[in-house]
Amino acid sequence: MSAAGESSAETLLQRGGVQRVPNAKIELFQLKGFLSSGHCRELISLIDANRRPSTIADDNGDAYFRTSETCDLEASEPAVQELEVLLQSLSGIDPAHGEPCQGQRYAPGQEFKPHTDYFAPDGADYAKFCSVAGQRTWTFMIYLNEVEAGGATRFKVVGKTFQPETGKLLCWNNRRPDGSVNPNTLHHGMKVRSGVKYVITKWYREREWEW
Ligand SMILES: O=C(O)CCC(=O)C(=O)O
Ligand SMILES: [Fe+2]
Repeated sequence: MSAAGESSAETLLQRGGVQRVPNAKIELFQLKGFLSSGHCRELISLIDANRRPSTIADDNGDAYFRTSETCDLEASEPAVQELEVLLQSLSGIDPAHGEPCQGQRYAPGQEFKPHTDYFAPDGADYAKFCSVAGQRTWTFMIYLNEVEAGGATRFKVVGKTFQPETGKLLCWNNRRPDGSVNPNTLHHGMKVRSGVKYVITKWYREREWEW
């Protein structure tokens, strides 16, 4: 058994269809068809109904760093509850360690420039974001639709680019085996060129999240 905020390669690979990127620098996986297209459509309507400009944790002075919109998904929505159950059964992570699910929406020209999901341990806002629930452990991300052009997610350090595909899940460990943060997880939500891109992001913490 792993610790409550933890998944592992062993747990994830128990699920048929899970593929690991063959690179020792990162624990990064994909699973096609994780969500049905109907479930994706329901989540897209929730995102469309309640979106706001996206923000970033440590302001880096670039107003165009993350130009998408974000939706904080209500945990009481049936489509969100169903998603939580599916995530737990795949990852083995106790949902109490999860931040609330978010939706992200990118219109043409919008992107999230190269970044890591963990909080920089030497960043100005580290204590503010991590003092209660601790560092981010795992990221789970699901594409909700196909994008006409652009909108791929690029992991530059490990030379891997993923195309949006309805219901496809990516997940990765934000830390190395020794527990330190892993800069090889650097990733770029690339500009949408045509169409609209919708994704779900789910981040887990070392300790329980205070809802
Ligand atoms: O939209 C993407 O492809 C990446 C999203 C992302 O990295 C994030 O929301 O942290
Ligand atoms: Fe990210």
